[in-house]
Amino acid sequence: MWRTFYFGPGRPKEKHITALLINLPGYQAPTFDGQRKGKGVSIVWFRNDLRILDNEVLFKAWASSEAVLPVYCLDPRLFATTHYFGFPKTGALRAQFVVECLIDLKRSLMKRGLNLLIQQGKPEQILPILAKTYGAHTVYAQKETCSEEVNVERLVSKNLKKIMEQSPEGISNKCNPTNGTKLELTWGCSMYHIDDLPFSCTSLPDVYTQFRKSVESKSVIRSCIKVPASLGPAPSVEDWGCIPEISSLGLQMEKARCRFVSKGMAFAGGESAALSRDLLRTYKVTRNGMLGPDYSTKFSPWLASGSLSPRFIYEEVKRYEKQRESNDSTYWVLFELIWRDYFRFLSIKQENSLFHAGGPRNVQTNWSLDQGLFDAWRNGRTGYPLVDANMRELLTTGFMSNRGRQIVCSFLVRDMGIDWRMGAEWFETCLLDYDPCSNYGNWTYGAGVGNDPREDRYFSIPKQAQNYDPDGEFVSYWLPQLRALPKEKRHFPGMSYIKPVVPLKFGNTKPTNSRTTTSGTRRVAIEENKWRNHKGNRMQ
Ligand SMILES: Cc1cc2nc3c(=O)[nH]c(=O)nc-3n(C[C@H](O)[C@H](O)[C@H](O)COP(=O)(O)OP(=O)(O)OC[C@H]3O[C@@H](n4cnc5c(N)ncnc54)[C@H](O)[C@@H]3O)c2cc1C
Repeated sequence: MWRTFYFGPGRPKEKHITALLINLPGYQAPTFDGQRKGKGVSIVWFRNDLRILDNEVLFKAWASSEAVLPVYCLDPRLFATTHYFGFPKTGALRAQFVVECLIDLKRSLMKRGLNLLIQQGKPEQILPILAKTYGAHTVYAQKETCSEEVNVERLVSKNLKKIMEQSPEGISNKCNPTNGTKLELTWGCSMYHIDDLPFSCTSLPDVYTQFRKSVESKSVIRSCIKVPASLGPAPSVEDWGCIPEISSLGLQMEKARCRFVSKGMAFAGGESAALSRDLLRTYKVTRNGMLGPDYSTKFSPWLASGSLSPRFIYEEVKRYEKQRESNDSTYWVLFELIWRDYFRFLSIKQENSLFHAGGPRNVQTNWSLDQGLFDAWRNGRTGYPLVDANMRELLTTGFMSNRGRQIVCSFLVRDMGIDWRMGAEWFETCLLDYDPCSNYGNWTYGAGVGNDPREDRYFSIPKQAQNYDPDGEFVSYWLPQLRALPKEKRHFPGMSYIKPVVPLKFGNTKPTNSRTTTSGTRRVAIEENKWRNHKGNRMQ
């Protein structure tokens, strides 16, 4: 059943479609009759939903009040250090991306008669004061699922109550005499709504395919909310605050500027930039690529910051299929978004075990914490061009392909034997698209401590090189010193490159059958065998 829900004047077929919507278990169709009925002031606390277009939090705040105060808190905890290994929690590239999201959001809000109040500090300290000052009846925000974020929600809620108790004449006189200001959290980060799942999160299937088949057959994706064109008036605010330069957050501006590279993808933060990609047609064919802007959608940084919503992508995919064609690629985008949903819902089931060394299955492993090896990995100096090129791309752009992520994760964990949490925390620092659920979920899978015990995730470097970069184009793009070498030598350059820091575990490597390979992959196989023998002798 295909559902559409229109807001705004005209609202074609609304009655008919609403009738379909209200039959769905658990789904409350949003109501909008063109008039705003709410009273007083409400606050929108923007978190990872930095967009306007289909922002349900913003819509609810608007509908429930006469004036909306949009707020973003630059929480110092986001610029502190990671939990176990003390890396910067937000690297310069992601900080710059978020700053751009905020600039775009502020501009768009102003176009709709509002503005964005920027505050430096912890939400649990800022929001209660704002609620009191402006007499807000409700603070609206998007619900998060991991402990750090959920803890902030708890503190905000607690302090909103506390400030009311301390000054009963404050907020209560103005708009909400009985309860003070409440925090209302709205689910909004996934494609499938949590209330529409055919199971509770605590009994989520342990195998992705079971989850996918179940939601595809039993759940329906809700249509997007349409936020009205005019959202004003804004409450009168003396100082809306400034969006800072990242240098004032203790981060290096020069680093952030380096991310614009010709063959990598130039990521600009914000909803406006997010809405300009159309890659559905060839997606499935190209998704496993590693070089250039178009081999996959590159939606992830915008999805992680909430500049783009998965439900919006879903509607666009369906629109594209209706207007042009439906093919494997269009389905595959949705298939990947279901992975994203899966990791989001798993984070609820797995709670903090997601971040523990043993992972959700509590697997006991003697991980190494060798700093020298780890530094070689993170700086792209392992001696394996495929690993090094991917890690250099991450350092330069804040992005790495899915294939690259799997390869470097497997190398760190299986070939180097290093604690997977070091890798995950380094990704947390560097990735533009960092999201705790997808990042730690994928790392636990890669490290073999995730929920699916059937997964064996050893990625053999020679095999991956053969299959995904047979002519060494990717490695020589990021490691220019390899360009002078013949194509077949670029993955196994021998003495003309850095000495490998560890031997590979060759267990899973079978040179590809020559009848099924291209000449490029055959060349890599031969070169790899030569290199293997040579390296084997050298390392004994
Ligand atoms: C070790 C490791 C760490 C990762 N960390 C993150 C992370 O912090 N944030 C993040 O968004 N993705 C993460 N991923 C998943 C995946 O690599 C990226 O989402 C993807 O490469 C982003 O590129 P894209 O937008 O072009 O993806 P596409 O291939 O075009 O896919 C479309 C969208 O589907 C979602 N998606 C695709 N694959 C996955 C996946 N395996 N898990 C979850 N969602 C997926 C993403 O939102 C992506 O934007 C990680 C993967 C690995 C192996």
